[in-house]
Amino acid sequence: MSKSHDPWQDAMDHAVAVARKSGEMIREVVQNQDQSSLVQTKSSAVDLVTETDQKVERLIIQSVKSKFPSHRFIGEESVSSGEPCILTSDPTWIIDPIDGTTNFVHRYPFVGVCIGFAVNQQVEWGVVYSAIEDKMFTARRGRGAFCNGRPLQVSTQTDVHRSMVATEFGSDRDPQVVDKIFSSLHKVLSLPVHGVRGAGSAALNMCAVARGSVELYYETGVHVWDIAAASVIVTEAGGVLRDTTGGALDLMSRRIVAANNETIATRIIAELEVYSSERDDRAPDCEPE
Ligand SMILES: O=P(O)(O)OC[C@@]1(O)O[C@H](CO)[C@@H](O)[C@@H]1O
Ligand SMILES: [Mg+2]
Ligand SMILES: [Mg+2]
Repeated sequence: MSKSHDPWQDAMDHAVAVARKSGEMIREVVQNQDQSSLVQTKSSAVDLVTETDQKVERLIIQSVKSKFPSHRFIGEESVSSGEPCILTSDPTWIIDPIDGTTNFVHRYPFVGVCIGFAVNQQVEWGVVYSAIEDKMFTARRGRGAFCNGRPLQVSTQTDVHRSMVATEFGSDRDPQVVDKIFSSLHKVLSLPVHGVRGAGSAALNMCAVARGSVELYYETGVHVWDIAAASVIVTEAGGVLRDTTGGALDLMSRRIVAANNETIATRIIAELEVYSSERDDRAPDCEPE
């Protein structure tokens, strides 16, 4: 693909610029305001949202609409206020204004502004801006993955016993779900692996796979906006994406494994409990009464 014939390069350049601007807004709040009393909750008592999440999503969508009026959107906070979460074949911006809102509220310094772009249901490019670290992760399908302009490459490790694994505890505190999370964690830790980490942001865990800091990230409960942008960053850095069942990744299925290679992916997947969260693209009108 030659750069001059890339129809989506303008859109990607715009995403980088608006992600940087969003990051400035986020840093300004982190430095000057205490968010702890301003937090609201969504799907559970620990699924947090702030005014900044909503402001950043509005900033991104408004700026894109004025430049690309025919494009569609799936945004975390728009879906939360009732917009549909359906990925058609039209050019679609998939936005998580702050991936790591709990980190943001607690000033734990890993928050990502995530903007992915899909056409014909394939992610064409992804931008994840780690706002506090000032790291801009980008990837264009077929052209490699970068952090602040430097190429990214996954780890070459194939021995699971020398691997580092990332996962999250998520925001579902249903005791049965918590049991499954701990069951998987117990088995993975006991392999043993070198360590288990979690950044508090699905997207930044995936960027950690892309840059070779961890061999694999897995989670059940993620949403399409957490993973769309980072998915192409992982694959362009040489990594692989799977469902926790071992099948192909389905962006709407709420389950993900992102790994440096097939060997590590297959070995860890064998230890994981498979369970389901409600799909992102469920049609509420079709639900039984
Ligand atoms: O709500 P946010 O801050 O955008 O998403 C962050 C997060 O809760 O989403 C994933 C699960 O949905 C987790 O990996 C991650 O910690
Ligand atoms: Mg998120
Ligand atoms: Mg978010």
